Amino acid sequence: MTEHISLRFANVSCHVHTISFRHRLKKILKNVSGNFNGGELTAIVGPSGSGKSTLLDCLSGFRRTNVSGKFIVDGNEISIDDIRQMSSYVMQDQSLHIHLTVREIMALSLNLRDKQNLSDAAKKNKIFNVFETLGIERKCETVMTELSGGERKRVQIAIELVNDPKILFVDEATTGLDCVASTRCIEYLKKLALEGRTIICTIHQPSASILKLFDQIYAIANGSCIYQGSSTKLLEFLNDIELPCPSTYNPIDFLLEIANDCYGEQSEKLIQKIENGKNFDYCNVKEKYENFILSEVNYHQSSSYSKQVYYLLKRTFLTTSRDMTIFTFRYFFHLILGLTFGLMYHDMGNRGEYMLNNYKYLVLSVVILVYTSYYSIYFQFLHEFSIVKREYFNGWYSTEAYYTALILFDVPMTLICCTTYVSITYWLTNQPAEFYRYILFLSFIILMSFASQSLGVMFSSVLDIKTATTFSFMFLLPFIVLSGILIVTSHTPEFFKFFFDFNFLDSTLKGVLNSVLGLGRRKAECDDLYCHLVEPGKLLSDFGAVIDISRAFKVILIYIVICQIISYLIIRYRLRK
Ligand SMILES: Nc1ncnc2c1ncn2[C@@H]1O[C@H](COP(=O)(O)OP(=O)(O)OP(=O)(O)O)[C@@H](O)[C@H]1O
Repeated sequence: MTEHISLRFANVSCHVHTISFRHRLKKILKNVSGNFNGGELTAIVGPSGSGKSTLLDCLSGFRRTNVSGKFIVDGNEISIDDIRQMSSYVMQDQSLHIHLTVREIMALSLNLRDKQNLSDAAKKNKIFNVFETLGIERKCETVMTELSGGERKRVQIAIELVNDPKILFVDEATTGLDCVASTRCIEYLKKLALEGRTIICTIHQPSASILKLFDQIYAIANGSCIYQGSSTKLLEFLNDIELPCPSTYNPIDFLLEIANDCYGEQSEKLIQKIENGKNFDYCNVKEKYENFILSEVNYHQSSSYSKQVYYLLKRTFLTTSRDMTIFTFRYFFHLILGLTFGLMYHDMGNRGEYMLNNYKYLVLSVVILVYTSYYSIYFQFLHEFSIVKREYFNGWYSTEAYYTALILFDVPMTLICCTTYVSITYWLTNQPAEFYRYILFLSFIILMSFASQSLGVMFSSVLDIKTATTFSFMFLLPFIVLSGILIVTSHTPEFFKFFFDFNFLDSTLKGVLNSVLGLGRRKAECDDLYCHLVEPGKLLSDFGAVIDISRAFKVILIYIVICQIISYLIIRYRLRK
């Protein structure tokens, strides 16, 4: 590391719109200013709810809506995007892929951002150095679930270090850790700062021994700065405002008690003295880095699109192979369902007396498979979105790469499940032994699965996890209701016909019916005196299901394309926001 980066901010404000009638606009940060020296470790402290995490969110660019202020790096005013590019943010309670080992997570983090095509030896070396700096070299083969809270925090920091960020934001660096683990964690952060990084972390009530490790403290109360400076000068500051700290007290505890109005309303006095962060009298004096050139700073780097897709697919493959429950269940569900339906409608495919049952088998197959595919990545996306949000924010990969990997990974499983179900039932129900009918039936089912899956991703991408989980099954209902499953399409009022015509489920249903029963299929066998539906084609016309097969394919394909584009755009919007 060569150059140090000092981050200065001026008049940063942030507000939110609340649902309260009395206070619709809530100011969280009130024109705060401050400076974080390069190569130093700074603690942001303050009472609970004072705005510490919000300040970190604003400085890192994680929160952008309703945020204003100036950001200056070593004298150059820069945009929040520039800060975002040169920094990494370790968030509070950040989730990680629990089935991966520490080494696998690190390797992935490095590979996704390795633009220089480092050799394997160089990568190994880089990873080992980070492990050693953070004291986790002995844990590299351990899976995430087996790490202690302190070790997990260090891994969270480690995965962001492979990209050599100049500025590192750490939210709640010691929350949930005991005194020893907290001290160790801060010691490691101090080591990283001494290597030349600017490290800013929020911390709750640090002990006097931990406080000594910080080069600077930035205290905040009710959205305003109440102290900024070195920990050693805090006593001097308290004396200057005529609120001397009792000798038996931890000065930071005393400062927070003042902020909490334990000694009357003194906060204003502190804000004025420190000029809401513009007074640097209590800060460490740093030499100036005249040679700092913004354009030469190492910005976030990421590997090529294809490499990103490859490593994301590899990660999903690894995590899935460690916990095969969902995949095994999904496959056996299709297998058992295929066998059950196959036996239930056994040998009815070519019998005139059972043609109505044959029709029901085809309809039921479409309805059941539309649901199994709809859920195939619905929950996976919902659950991993918090991880994706953080990784995207820290520049691990692009939305395009993530979305491609998300969709591609499920393709083989969808093909296997659909083929298993269709093959078993087609054979057991004794449908016509004409290969092209089997292929058409299977193609419709596979295309419908992709359309349904895209619809699932679209709904899950637009909703929060609670709503998406509670109402998930309802979103498909309109497609089922407005299809030929429940009514003969030609009998519906004119107004509804439009919905039927452009419903992928209706197109699939009719496509499947035409593939198996239509296309000039010859008479079925019949042992009864009279079989009304001995001509399968008659059943199609009775149910208003005669359709142009190529049009049905087109409707489903259009659905897939439109849903994929919408889902991609929504995910991109949500990640950028
Ligand atoms: N999106 C939001 N909508 C409404 N209020 C919010 C929102 N985000 C933050 N706040 C409020 O802003 C204040 C500051 O929140 P913030 O999370 O920054 O505090 P904090 O100092 O980090 O607290 P803690 O130490 O308890 O984590 C809190 O009162 C919080 O309720």
